[in-house]
Amino acid sequence: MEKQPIKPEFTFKMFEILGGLWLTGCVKTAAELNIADLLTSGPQTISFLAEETQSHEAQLYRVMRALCGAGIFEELENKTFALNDFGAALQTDVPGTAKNFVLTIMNEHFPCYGELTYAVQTGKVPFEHIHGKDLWGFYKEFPETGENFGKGMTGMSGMELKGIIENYDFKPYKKIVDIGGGNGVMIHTILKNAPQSSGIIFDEANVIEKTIKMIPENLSERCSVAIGSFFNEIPQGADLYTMKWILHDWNDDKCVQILKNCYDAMPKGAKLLIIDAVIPDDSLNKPHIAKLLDIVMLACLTGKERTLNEFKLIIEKAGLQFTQIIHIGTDAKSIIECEKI
Ligand SMILES: C[S@@+](CC[C@H](N)C(=O)[O-])C[C@H]1O[C@@H](n2cnc3c(N)ncnc32)[C@H](O)[C@@H]1O
Repeated sequence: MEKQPIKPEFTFKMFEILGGLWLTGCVKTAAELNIADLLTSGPQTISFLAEETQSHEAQLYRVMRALCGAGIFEELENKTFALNDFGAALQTDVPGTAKNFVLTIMNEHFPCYGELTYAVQTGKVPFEHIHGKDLWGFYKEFPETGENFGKGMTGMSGMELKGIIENYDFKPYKKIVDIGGGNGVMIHTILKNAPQSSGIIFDEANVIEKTIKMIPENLSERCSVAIGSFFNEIPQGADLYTMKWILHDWNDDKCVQILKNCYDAMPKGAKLLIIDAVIPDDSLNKPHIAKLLDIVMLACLTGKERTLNEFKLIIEKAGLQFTQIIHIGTDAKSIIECEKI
C-alpha cells in the first residue's frame, strides 16, 4: 500500500512541537537560577545575571533569548532583560507562582514522560517503574522534594482560587473539611470570604507538619488540621466537604473508596465539592488543558482526567447524588457539587 506523502509544513509543525520540550528546559533553568527574582528590582544585563547565578554569560544569553521569544521575560537593547507578567509567574514564594510545579514536572516527573509507551503497553505507572515506588511514597522518602511538590500545588492554585470564591457561596456552611487539602491555601481563601465558617485541612502526616505552620494568624481560631488517610476515615460531621485535585490522582475503584468514606463522614444534607478539571463530553478533536494534564496522570499516577459522565458514574457508585456542575471561568477546574440525601 502506498504511504501518504508528507507535507513539509507538517514536518515543521512536528519540529515546533519538539520546541515545546526545548523551551521547557529553558523554563526549568530560569526557575533553578531564580532569574525572575533577580529582575524584580528592574532590568538587568546578561553579565549581571550571569555573575549572580555563577553562569557562563554566552550560554545563559541563549537560554534567555529563547525564553523571550516565547514571551517569558523581555529582551531590551544591549543584552538587557526585563521582567514581564509571564516571567513574573516564576518568582519565588509569591502567590500563584508556577516555579515549584515547573521544578516538580522537570525533575522527578520528567523521565516518566519518556516512558508513556510502557504505560500504554503494560497498563502500569511509569513513575513507579522508574522510581521503584509510588508518587506519595516517594515524597515521604524525600521530604524536600515533597515540600517542593506541596508548594507547587499551592502556587498552581492561583489559577482557580478567585474563580472558586466568585462562583460558589461558602458563607452558609458552618464547618468545612478540605480533603487532601495540602498546605491549605484553598481553605485559607474560603475562610477569608466566609467569616462565620470554620475549616479543617485533612491530609497525611508528612504534609500536615508543614500545613500547620502556614495557617495565617488571623485564621488560627477558625482553621485547624486533621491527620489521616482518606482511604481509612475522613473527619465526620461537617456540612461541606471539598476535594481539589484529588480524584484525578486515583483510578475509579480507589475514587469510589474515597467517595464512600466521604459518604460515611457526611451527615444527611451535607454537600461535597469535587474540584477538578472536567473534559467536555463532546470535545472530539478539540484542545482542552485536561487532555494534557491527563498525560501527567498517565505518567505518574493511577488516575486520569474525567468527563462529567465519568464523574457521575463514580459519584453514584459511592451512593452520593450529583446536584450540579459549576464552571469557574477557567478550563483548569470546575466544581462538581454532590449531596448526601
Ligand atoms: C494533587 S495534591 C492536591 C493538594 C490540594 N488539594 C490542592 O489542590 O492544591 C493531592 C493531595 O492529596 C494528599 N493525599 C495523597 N494521598 C492521601 C491519603 N491517602 N489521604 C489523605 N491525603 C492524601 C497529598 O498529600 C496531597 O496533598
